[in-house]
Amino acid sequence: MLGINCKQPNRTMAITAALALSVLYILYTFNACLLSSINRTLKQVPTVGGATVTTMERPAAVATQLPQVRILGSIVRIVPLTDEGAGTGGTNTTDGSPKYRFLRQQGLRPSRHLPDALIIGVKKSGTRALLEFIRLHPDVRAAGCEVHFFDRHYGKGLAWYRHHMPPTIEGQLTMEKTPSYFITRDAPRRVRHMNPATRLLVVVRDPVTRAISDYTQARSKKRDMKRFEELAFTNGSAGGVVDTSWGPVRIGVYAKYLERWLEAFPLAQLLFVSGERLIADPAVEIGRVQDFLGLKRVVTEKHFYFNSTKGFPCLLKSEERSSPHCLGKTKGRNHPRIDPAAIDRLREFYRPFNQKFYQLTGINFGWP
Ligand SMILES: Nc1ncnc2c1ncn2[C@@H]1O[C@H](COP(=O)(O)OS(=O)(=O)O)[C@@H](OP(=O)(O)O)[C@H]1O
Repeated sequence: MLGINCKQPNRTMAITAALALSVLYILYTFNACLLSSINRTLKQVPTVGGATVTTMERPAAVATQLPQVRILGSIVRIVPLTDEGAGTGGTNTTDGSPKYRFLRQQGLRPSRHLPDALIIGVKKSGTRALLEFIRLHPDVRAAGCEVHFFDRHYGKGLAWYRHHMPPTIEGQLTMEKTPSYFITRDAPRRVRHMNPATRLLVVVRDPVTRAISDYTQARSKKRDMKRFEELAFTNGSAGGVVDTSWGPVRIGVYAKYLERWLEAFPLAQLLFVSGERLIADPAVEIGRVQDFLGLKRVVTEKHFYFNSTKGFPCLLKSEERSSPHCLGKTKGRNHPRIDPAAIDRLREFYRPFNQKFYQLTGINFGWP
């Protein structure tokens, strides 16, 4: 009995420690974006007078007010990671990625820069896949999360935007993707104002499939959502008029949005990536992207494999993980069944806009 009683607390402690470590590991691995935004929020701690101070400026009295959480019975104080370069374009000592560690070992001090290239859209066309694929390149560093600077946070200024970029060394490109830029009225002018030489990548996919994908995502967040057909047509069925006031339909009129971008940028500064080919043959599309960005063709077919369970190309390894992995569960969802008459009607609706888009881009995407 004594032996059992003595061992019991040890075992409980071991289980507790293992659980705590697992929780921390899961938080770190799967919520890098979440953690970095918590971290950024913590860097702006309000003072008593309502003004804000940065991490570097935070007085000790404020530091003791850091939020605390209880994890498995222990009080843990959430301490923001330090960032020497916050808002100044300086270096980031928190970036522990192998690329960055290697640079530090070489005595190099990377700094943050505004993006050289942007993936501006289109939503649900494969923008995440494109970003994850191109950032396999050692000369590309990208913001992991969508920053939404040119649509939601423009008022925060370019220094704020730069702070959200990863540190780079000379010769490395900085990239960001926020798919809503493509449809944001002021985005072309704003991007041009930041840098008229910014290179723009646009992933496009058959607008009907895109609309269904957009709807599938919205429905995953709102279970009682109406049927696709009810939302896509004014009278709720394929016999009616296409409802262009509904976002998932409106976004597919690519030509309308592209015309605005072409008022601000020459066509040669935009690269159009086929969302369909990005799935069918990612290496070919990534080859075009590397050429467009002036990069050596480093990312090739050797980086991909087709995962038949997921039905999509996946990565053999990446900057974060050395084992084969696919994009997350929110990419490559099963779409609901849509009335074929509704699909035909939408195809008919998009046809003239698609033709216009082919004319503007000089590319026939072959959408049905
Ligand atoms: N390799 C790979 N793995 C998984 N999914 C892939 C891949 N390549 C392209 N796609 C397609 O990307 C669609 C999601 O597009 P986005 O990443 O642009 O979506 S988002 O706008 O950022 O929400 C997503 O749409 P759904 O199939 O509707 O989920 C996929 O069809």
